[in-house]
Amino acid sequence: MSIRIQHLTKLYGAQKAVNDISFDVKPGEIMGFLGPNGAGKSTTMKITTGYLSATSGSVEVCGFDVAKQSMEVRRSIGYLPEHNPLYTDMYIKEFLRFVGALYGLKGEKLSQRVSEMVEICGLGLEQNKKIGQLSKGYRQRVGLAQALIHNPPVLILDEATTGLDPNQILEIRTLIKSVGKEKTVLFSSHIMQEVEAICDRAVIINRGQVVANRTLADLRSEGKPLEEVFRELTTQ
Ligand SMILES: Nc1ncnc2c1ncn2[C@@H]1O[C@H](COP(=O)(O)OP(=O)(O)OP(=O)(O)O)[C@@H](O)[C@H]1O
Repeated sequence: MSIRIQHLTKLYGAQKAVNDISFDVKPGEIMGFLGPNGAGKSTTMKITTGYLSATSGSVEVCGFDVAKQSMEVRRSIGYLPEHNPLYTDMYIKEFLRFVGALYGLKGEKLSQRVSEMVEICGLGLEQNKKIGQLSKGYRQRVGLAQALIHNPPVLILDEATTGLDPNQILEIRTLIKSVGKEKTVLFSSHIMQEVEAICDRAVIINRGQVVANRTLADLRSEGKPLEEVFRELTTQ
């Protein structure tokens, strides 16, 4: 399995943000991760990337235990957090070189990888700008480029298209779909059409618990729109 989450629980003080969640993401799968505000998606993703520790339960990424093999897990994962933190004073390539170097890339290999990321993420036209001068859509592209720079097999994307205009949403979706052909992707979103357009399967969580884990075809099997299925599962 690319991602295996078993009986994961996270408490913030007395609040149970994640409550005994279990699911797998298979190699090559693009998995939608859905749930209302506050359902526990970001918390689950942060634990999967090693940014937060679990209260109990376990997470494995490419067979590595997040709690015990965090370096291996970090090498296996590219992560675009919900609030994409970027160094706004850096030029795009300068930033990508910086992130690549953190992953141990250097010399010709680093330069080559940075050029590839500029190409793959469609940053060519803007490449001479500082990150602070970029539109939100282009900042997301930089976020994706930094997540991909070390060529990880697994991508974790937390609301990657939030706040973008419809054109930018479509462009970022196309980009995710194209890089997702070679990677395992866990992709959180509030936009049902987006999940339908990109994902093979979806896990839906509500108040920290899994309420569905099915293929998109299965979720729509009764002929209802996905929004309706989502509402039924998350308003109980
Ligand atoms: N650092 C924290 N300290 C205390 N409570 C937190 C913290 N981070 C998240 N929470 C709480 O945990 C619950 C789950 O939050 P989380 O951000 O994981 O949800 P989410 O599904 O990603 O929501 P959204 O869709 O709004 O981003 C929420 O009630 C939130 O307020």
